[in-house]
Amino acid sequence: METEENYRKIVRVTSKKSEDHSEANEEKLWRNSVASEEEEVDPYTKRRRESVKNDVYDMCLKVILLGDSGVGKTCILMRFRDGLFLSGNFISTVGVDFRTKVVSVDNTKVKLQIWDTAGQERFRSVTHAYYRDAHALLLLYDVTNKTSFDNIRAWLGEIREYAQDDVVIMLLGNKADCGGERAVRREEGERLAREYNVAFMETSAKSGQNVELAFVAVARELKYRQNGQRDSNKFNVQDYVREQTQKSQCPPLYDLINTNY
Ligand SMILES: Nc1nc2c(ncn2[C@@H]2O[C@H](COP(=O)(O)OP(=O)(O)OP(=O)(O)O)[C@@H](O)[C@H]2O)c(=O)[nH]1
Repeated sequence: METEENYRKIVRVTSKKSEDHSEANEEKLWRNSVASEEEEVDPYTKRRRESVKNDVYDMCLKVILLGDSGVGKTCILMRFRDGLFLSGNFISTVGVDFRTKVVSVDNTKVKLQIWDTAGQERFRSVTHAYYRDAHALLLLYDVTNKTSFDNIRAWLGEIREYAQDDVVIMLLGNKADCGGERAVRREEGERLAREYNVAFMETSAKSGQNVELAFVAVARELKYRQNGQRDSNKFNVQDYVREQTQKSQCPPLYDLINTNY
């Protein structure tokens, strides 16, 4: 078991250079070893380092991934958390699962506790229990699956019923990399988001398109809200997302000038 005591033992064994085993020194040795990125480390130490890194934060927010089964919630989380996309066999989530990641928003360390819920109908009563204390909800549909898009209205109904009134909602049209198989146009997603007054963008867990942006945008919105700056119009998540996605779609002027048409 990964207890604090076990961890300290490992620090003692690995820090042969020092005879000083005081808590402060062990902490310093550990921090120094983290700084050395070249160093080879065993998986236990790596996991421990990641968990300590995740423990340094200024605010903690709960984000929930919602949407029909198969839209890509687990893949979006894996892409964001670990930078990975595992294609192949699709294994449906059972109940709920969560991961954490710390992101930096204007010098504030925001710890996101991200809950991946099962999209299957039979788990709905379990997942409803998690809505209540969520700060943000990322609601996904699959751009190649029209039914998953049509079901978004029902999802939004459930959100209104079970989540807090001021929860931040972002609609994500995932699998944007599947151009040829597309069943939902981008404009349809935009229109629906406008109708419900929620932020929107298309994402791809496969290519990584907009995945980081989706999480950072909700973290940013919540940070500004908690700082009481919401009413001063300093930040609006919908405008922010629009600006950022437009930037990424528009090639820099330099590229345009140097392109041979
Ligand atoms: N091409 C492509 N495939 C994706 C993308 N995201 C997910 N997939 C695939 O879609 C399938 C379902 O992905 P999951 O992330 O497991 O779906 P889920 O929404 O978590 O499903 P449940 O756990 O049943 O709710 C998998 O086969 C993935 O490889 C994407 O952005 N692009």
